[in-house]
Formats: sequence, structure tokens, C-alpha cells
Amino acid sequence: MKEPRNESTTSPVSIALSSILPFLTSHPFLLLFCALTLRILTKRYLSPLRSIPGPFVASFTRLWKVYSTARGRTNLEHIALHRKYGPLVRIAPNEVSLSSPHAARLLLSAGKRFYKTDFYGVFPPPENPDIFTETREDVHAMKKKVANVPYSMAAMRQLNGFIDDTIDVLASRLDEYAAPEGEDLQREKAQIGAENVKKHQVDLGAWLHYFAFDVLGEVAFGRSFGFLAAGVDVEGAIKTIDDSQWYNGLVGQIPELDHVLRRNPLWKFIPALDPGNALVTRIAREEMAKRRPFAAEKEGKGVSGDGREDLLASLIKGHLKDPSRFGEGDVFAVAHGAIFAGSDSTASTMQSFFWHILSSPRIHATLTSEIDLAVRKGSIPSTGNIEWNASQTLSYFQACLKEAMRVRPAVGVNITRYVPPEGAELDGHFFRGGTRIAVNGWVLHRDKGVFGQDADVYRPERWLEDVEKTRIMERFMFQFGGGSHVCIGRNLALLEINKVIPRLLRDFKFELVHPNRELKAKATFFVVQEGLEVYIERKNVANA
Ligand code: HEM
Repeated sequence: MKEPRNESTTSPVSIALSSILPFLTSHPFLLLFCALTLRILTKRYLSPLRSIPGPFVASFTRLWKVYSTARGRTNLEHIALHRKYGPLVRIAPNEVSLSSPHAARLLLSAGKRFYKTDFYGVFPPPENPDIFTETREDVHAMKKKVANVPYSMAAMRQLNGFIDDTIDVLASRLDEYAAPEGEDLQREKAQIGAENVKKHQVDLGAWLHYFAFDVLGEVAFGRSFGFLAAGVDVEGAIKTIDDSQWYNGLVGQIPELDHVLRRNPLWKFIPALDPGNALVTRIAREEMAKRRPFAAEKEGKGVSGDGREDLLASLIKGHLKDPSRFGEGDVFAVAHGAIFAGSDSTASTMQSFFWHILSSPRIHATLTSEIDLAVRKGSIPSTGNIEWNASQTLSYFQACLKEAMRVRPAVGVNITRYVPPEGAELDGHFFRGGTRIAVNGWVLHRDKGVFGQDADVYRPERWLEDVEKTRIMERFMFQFGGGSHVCIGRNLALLEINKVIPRLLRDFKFELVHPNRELKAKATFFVVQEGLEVYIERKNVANA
């Protein structure tokens, strides 16, 4: 017969605890140390992600991500991380970065239910999310349906006039700085000495930035923001947006922090921190106020009086059709959000393009000969603006543009999605529901399997070599994201880029002032770039 258990026997564990706990509570620092060690050990070794390699600190705290984002080099650091650790890298206790373009396609596909994370909730206005910041998929789909109308390529072509006018302003502003050509140049050389002629230089990057903003002002609100006219960042508006994006990218790594920072009601008492005071927001508000009670839109008219309907007018019409599904707040949020989403992104893409082509005399020469030849053949006009269809005939230009978007995509921080509740397999690994998965275009676009062994190199020819290979590479380009959250403004961005860049290359000669210097780039959400200073000379295409 079994001996009855002696209930009063004290287990060794309880003896140990009863002696250790009083000791620890009387030594709070030691207690803190033990708690932290326990947290580190559980996050690091008991997590379902424990087998995925990555920086040790990242496995137990999101602060690693904050640190990495704060340095403004997330894009480059992630390339290095994947080279060191492989295709899956644990970058936070519950977050993994993937480098496989195949896995990224699945992650971003519509209908696969990998939804946006709370990272996006930090982007303002949190109380009235726009298409980019809306994380509720059903609400997002409803808003995007309305907004898709004015962003379609057909609608964008209708806005061609706005873009043309802004290109004319950019070209004439650059013309003020450009060195003369031909006989005029000889005259100037004689007057000021040949060595001084090259002093005609501009910060092309800044002018492209002003251009991207002014186009958006015209497209969204039927009025320019006036950056090109002023030739400066009026009221520091661009800097305000860049700073705000830097905050969003950084705080988005630990979104809870937003409640004690920007969403903290005390901020409202510091006017300089109130984004409502910023130029772009002010203009957006003024335009909304001017158009109320939306009489013109009720009659189905545009606002500019010349038949052109801006984004705001089109969104108001969408709102009038179904105010309960697309409220007035949505009209404002979507039109205003377009400026934030579409300005730095487009500017960064154009800056990358110019930096790459000007850094290679061979590529630059091939591209300019293509454009000069197109003028001589009459496939693009010798003066004035260039239409979308005409720029599509410039195959080397198209290859240079794709290659710029591949090597230096405009979004520099990670795009993140949650794994659906039932879990999912990505790149051969099963992830539990709720795991955060991150992808970064800078990493994905360097995949050697898809883009070739020389994927790190800027080489436009890769897009012209083999039709089948090109088709595959196009499938795995993520510069505009993908799936249901694919960039809504890509038609606009491509339209303006396809019109303005060939025109600038047709009308001016450019040369880098600092040929061996990298652009100064900071990955906020977008890669904000500086340092594209060029020598500029007027070009007579007939003599080219
Ligand atoms: C070359 C220029 C551009 C690039 C490279 C770019 C890139 C991107 C990327 C990568 C995304 C997906 C982000 C994510 O899933 O987190 C995105 C989304 C978005 N973009 Fe763009 N963008 C550009 C221009 C524009 C323009 C001109 C506009 C508006 C005028 C715009 C508005 C948006 C919006 C509203 C979204 C959110 C779409 C959604 O979630 O459904 N973008 N863009």
C-alpha cells in the first residue's frame, strides 16, 4: 500500500522562491535585472521565431528597429542584413524581414489577407485615415473605389494640361541658369573666360522636388504651390513634410509611442508643431472652403473653368454620389494625403534617375543620342512638351527609368503586413497568425535569381536583352508596392516623369558637379535625397 502524501512537505522550488523573493524585493535593481533577463530569454528563445537568425538585440526589443530607422539608412542596412543572415531575418521580437521577391508577391497579393500593420496608423490624420493610412481593409476598399476614378490613366491624361504648364515653368526656370550654347556660348567664353563658363550650375534635385510638389498642387487643387516660381522651399513646407515623414517612419516602428508624442493633446498648445499651420494643409483647407457647398460639382462641372477637373473636384463628386460611404472628411484626407504620398516619392525617383545616368558617361551618351535621334526622326517634337505616347517610343529611356526604380526605389523603409490569423507559409517557413512580415524594395530588387548576377549594378541594358526575362523582372518590381495597396498615384507619377525627363534631356546638357559623390540620402518613409548639383547648358537640338 502507498504511503499517504504528507501535504505539509514543502517542495524545493517553494523553498527556493521563499528565500529568493524577499531578497530580490529588497534589491530592486537586481529584480529589474532579473526581469529583463527573463524577458530577453523568453522573447529570444521561447518565441516561434527563435530559429530565424538576425541581430541579437532585435530578437527581444523593437528598439533595434527604431535605432536602425533613426539612422536613415534602413534600405542599405537591410541589404547588408540579408547578405549576412540569409533570406529570412528576425528584425524585432515579432517581425521578420523577407528578401525573396516571390514571397513578397504573395505577401502583397490582393485577397491573400496579409493586412497592413499598425505602422500606418501613425501617419496623420489618425482620426480620418486616407487610402494610404487606412488599415481596415473593407473601409480601404470603399475609399479606394472612389479615388480610383480620378487616378485612372484616362483621368490623368485629362490633367495633361496642368502637367504641361508646370513643365514649361520648370524649363523656363532652368533656362535662367543654363549656360548658352553655340555662338552665344563662344561669345560668353570670350567675355568671361572659358574656365568660368562651367559655373552655370543648379541644384537639379531641388528643382525636381519643387516641380513634383507644384504638379501635385495643380492636380489635386487646381493651383500651384508656387515652389517653382519662388525657387525656394516656400515657408519650409517641403521640410515640414519631410520631417513629418521622418517622424512617421520612426514612430511607426513602435506605434504606441504616437499617443505620448504627436497625439498627445499638449502638442496642440505649441503652434509650431501643429501640422494644420503648414502651407500645404492650409492650401488644402482653403480649397475645400472655397468649394463648399459644392455647387459646381453638383452640376457635374470641374472647377478650373477650362474643362480640367482636379482631384478635389472629382473626389467631391464621389462624395456627393454616396456621402455615407465617402464623407467630406474622406475628400479632404485623400486629396491632402496625395501631396504627402506623391511628392517626395516622385522627386526621389527623378533624382535617382538623373544621378545614375549622369554618373555613367556611357549611359548618358547612349540616352542623349536616343533622344536627339528621336527629334531628328520626328518621333518626339523638337520644341515644347512631349506626350506620353511619344516618350514610350524611347526604349533606352524606358530602360534607364525602370533601372533607376529598381536600384533606388523611392520607398526606403520596410512595408509591413500581418500574417492572417490561421498562419501562412512564406519562403518555406510557416508563420503564426499575427506575425509581422516586412519587405523592402531595395532588398527585393537585388535578387540575383530574378535580376541577374549583376543585380547590384545600374545597367539599363538588362531591360532590353530578352523579352521573357524582362517580363519576369517586371513581375517582381515593387517600386509601387502591390496588390490591393498598390500605389494609386503611379499613373500620375509615370505620366509626369515620362513627360518631363525626356524634355529636360532634349533641351539641356547636364553634367554632375561632383561626379564621384553619392547622393545624400535619408530613408524617412521615402528616400529623401540631396546633392544633385549639375552644370547646365542650353542645347540646340537641331545642332545635336
Ligand atoms: C514615383 C512615384 C511614386 C512611388 C515610387 C510610390 C510608391 C508607393 C508605394 C511603394 C506604395 C505602397 C506602400 C505600402 O504598401 O505601404 C504606394 C502607395 C500609395 N501611393 Fe504612391 N508612389 C509614388 C507616387 C504617388 C503619387 C503621385 C501619389 C498621389 C498623388 C501616390 C499616392 C499613393 C497612395 C494614396 C498610396 C496608398 C495606396 C493604398 O494603400 O491603397 N503615390 N506608393
